[in-house]
Amino acid sequence: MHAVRHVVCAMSGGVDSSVAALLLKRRGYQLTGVFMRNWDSLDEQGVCTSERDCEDAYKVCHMLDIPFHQVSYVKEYWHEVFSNLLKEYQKGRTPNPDILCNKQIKFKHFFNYAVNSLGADAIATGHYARTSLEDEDVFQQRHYTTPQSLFRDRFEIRNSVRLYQAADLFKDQTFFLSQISQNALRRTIFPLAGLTKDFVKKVAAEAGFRHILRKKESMGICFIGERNFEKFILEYLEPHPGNFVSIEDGKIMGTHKGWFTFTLGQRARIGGQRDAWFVVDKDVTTGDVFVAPTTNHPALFRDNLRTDRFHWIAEEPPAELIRTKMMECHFRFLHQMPLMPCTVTLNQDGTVWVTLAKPVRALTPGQFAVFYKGDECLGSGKIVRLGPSMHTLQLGREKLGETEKFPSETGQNSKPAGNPLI
Ligand SMILES: Nc1ncnc2c1ncn2[C@@H]1O[C@H](COP(=O)(O)OP(=O)(O)OP(=O)(O)O)[C@@H](O)[C@H]1O
Repeated sequence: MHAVRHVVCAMSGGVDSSVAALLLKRRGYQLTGVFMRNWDSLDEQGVCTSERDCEDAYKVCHMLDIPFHQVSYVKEYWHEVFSNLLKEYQKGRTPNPDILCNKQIKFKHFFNYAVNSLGADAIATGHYARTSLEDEDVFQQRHYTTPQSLFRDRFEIRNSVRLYQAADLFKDQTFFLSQISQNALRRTIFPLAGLTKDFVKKVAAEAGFRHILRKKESMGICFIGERNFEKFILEYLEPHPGNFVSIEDGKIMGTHKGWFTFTLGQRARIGGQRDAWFVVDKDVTTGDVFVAPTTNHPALFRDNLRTDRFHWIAEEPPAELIRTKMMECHFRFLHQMPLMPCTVTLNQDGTVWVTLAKPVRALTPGQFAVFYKGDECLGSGKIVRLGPSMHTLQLGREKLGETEKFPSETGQNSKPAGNPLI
């Protein structure tokens, strides 16, 4: 058994990590605050927001009377997150830098720095998530009004640590944590696990953190912030003009500056077209971006996908999946998308096939398929291939002259044996 004494808290200068630090301090931990700088360019208003955030984090550490450090991962962020993002866009995918940033920066470089250089027993962040190391009953808001110790002081680390959704399901961030390593999770505390955002704001106000309560919630790409996406991405990738092509009749509808400025499902503004068109597919070899005339066009709906090697957080992979090769669980590929029942089939190389209970709009290669069982987040894998769209299936059926409906249209889940993508 190892008593956790020294906790290093990742402090962004925002409400959540400030309150996380405050709660740890009240609980009597030896605490250190660390601000990370990961991106050093100015935003569109010519402001370096990280300067102000760093000052805010420093002020909170000063108020809490704890040591403050700042550390730069600008190089690591560039090589391990941003270049990967550019490569993915070039391949026609839409990456998720927030998931990658947690995996590579916060829960790898920051974690190693905290443990190896600052001698931390554990790290803490202001994420809304919970682990199996915290007793559920102590993570309830009513306990936070009393000063007694709320975290288990000892980490009895025998079994794998599991990642669970936060009590505040609206704020739950397990989706973004679905790629972090077991090694880091074993030594991570999420002090906000049982709290609602409103309650966190109340605690911040009572503690006198007025300077941070005035700030806007962080939005946009992790550490880069809100940008005009097309303008931003064209600073890094050469324009690659191509055509918008109608998925219905192959007609050229207009031109664009590069397929990487679009993601599936997005409304495409096509010069000269008064009606709305939506991106349904891209061909990076020709530069064609395929568009459909309605937001709920069948070309946007699919119920099968394949991921790359899946990252399982606690069990590598779950015993049930090894035993039966198939598992029922829940799926999401966008933060806050309602969870959808799915069937997962494991391949020998660690990749998985996913069959969804219903076709979903705009499944997107490059995004992560995240699985849940109850309130446990099992892990995630990057979507690398999509099954046929409902449009393709309908066309195929018309060609074959078939009359019966596909299982996904009758409301039954289609679970073909073997590869559901073929
Ligand atoms: N620049 C940073 N330096 C140190 N830690 C950071 C930084 N940015 C984010 N973090 C850590 O990651 C957590 C989640 O960050 P994210 O931006 O997703 O959420 P947030 O709700 O805006 O958090 P906060 O209110 O603390 O800014 C933060 O609570 C903090 O612990």
